[in-house]
Amino acid sequence: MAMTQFQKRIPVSVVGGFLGAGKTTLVNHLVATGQQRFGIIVNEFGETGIDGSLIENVDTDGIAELSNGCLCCVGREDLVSALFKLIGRKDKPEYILIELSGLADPVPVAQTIMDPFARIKFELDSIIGVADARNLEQTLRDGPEGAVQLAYASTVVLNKTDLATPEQIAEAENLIRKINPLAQVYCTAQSKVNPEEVLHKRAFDLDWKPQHHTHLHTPDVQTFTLTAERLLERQKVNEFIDQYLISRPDRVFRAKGFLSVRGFEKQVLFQSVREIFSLEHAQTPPSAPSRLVVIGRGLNRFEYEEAFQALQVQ
Ligand SMILES: Nc1nc2c(ncn2[C@@H]2O[C@H](COP(=O)(O)OP(=O)(O)OP(=O)(O)O)[C@@H](O)[C@H]2O)c(=O)[nH]1
Repeated sequence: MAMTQFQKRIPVSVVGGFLGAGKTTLVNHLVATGQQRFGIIVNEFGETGIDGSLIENVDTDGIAELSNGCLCCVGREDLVSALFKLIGRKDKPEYILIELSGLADPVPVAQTIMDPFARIKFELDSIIGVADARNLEQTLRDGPEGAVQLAYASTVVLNKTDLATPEQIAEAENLIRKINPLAQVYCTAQSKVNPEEVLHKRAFDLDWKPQHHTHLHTPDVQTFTLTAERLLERQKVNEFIDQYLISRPDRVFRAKGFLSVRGFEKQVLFQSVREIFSLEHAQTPPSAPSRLVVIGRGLNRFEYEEAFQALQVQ
């Protein structure tokens, strides 16, 4: 009689952390250095497919996007079917990374991976919490998500140390230790942690249950997508970034999108996290409409829509 072949479960790591902390940067880094075939699930808070297109070096078949709300609220069926779809492909992934939205709670997601159905094929390996050394204190003050994202992490990547003072880094480490005394903490810039520190950790046993977990969300965080069909005027874009995005760090937590600016051969990828922003050349031609996702609090959406429309060439 043939011996029963026990199939190895596919390890899954959940990457959480607040808006703009460096989750996509970490996923790209792990894909570039992790030496295995990854399948990626990206959960974005906004409605346009921006986050998925920021994942590099994984062909689109290996990426599943779950949009429109955070995975912790969207429900388990979508996640389970995305997982099974990923392993149904020809080049079956050897490892799966789930990148959560910046407001998502990792616990319901981790529980879904551990439920009896998903457990047939998958194994929760680790919960990675990415934290922004410069903004952690503010993030923890702003709402409950930031703490929950770190509290259950098996490893915390304390990122953006290049943007923080030594005091801010020490304070951030202190805060993390208070929230989660057991986590391994690694300080990084550009989320460059050694893959061995975060993958194949087997950090959760099969009976893991979070204690007293209540699912909390800051009630008033908003997200909207601004779009414009015609090319944008460069000078006006600069003024818009200044006036509506980076000068309101307490209200605009995160913005990202692709802008078609007159005079540029490719679209411009704009990203901001509070008052820090970057502009890069994207791959897409400037004929595509401009799209910008804004996530924040206490914002007048119509004011933003009007201002964005006014950036277009006349
Ligand atoms: N200076 C600096 N910038 C960084 C670092 N890590 C990431 N960034 C930049 O910060 C911005 C946000 O990084 P992402 O990796 O997209 O962050 P995220 O957590 O995936 O963002 P959301 O999915 O919107 O929550 C991007 O413009 C990155 O290039 C870092 O260590 N230092």
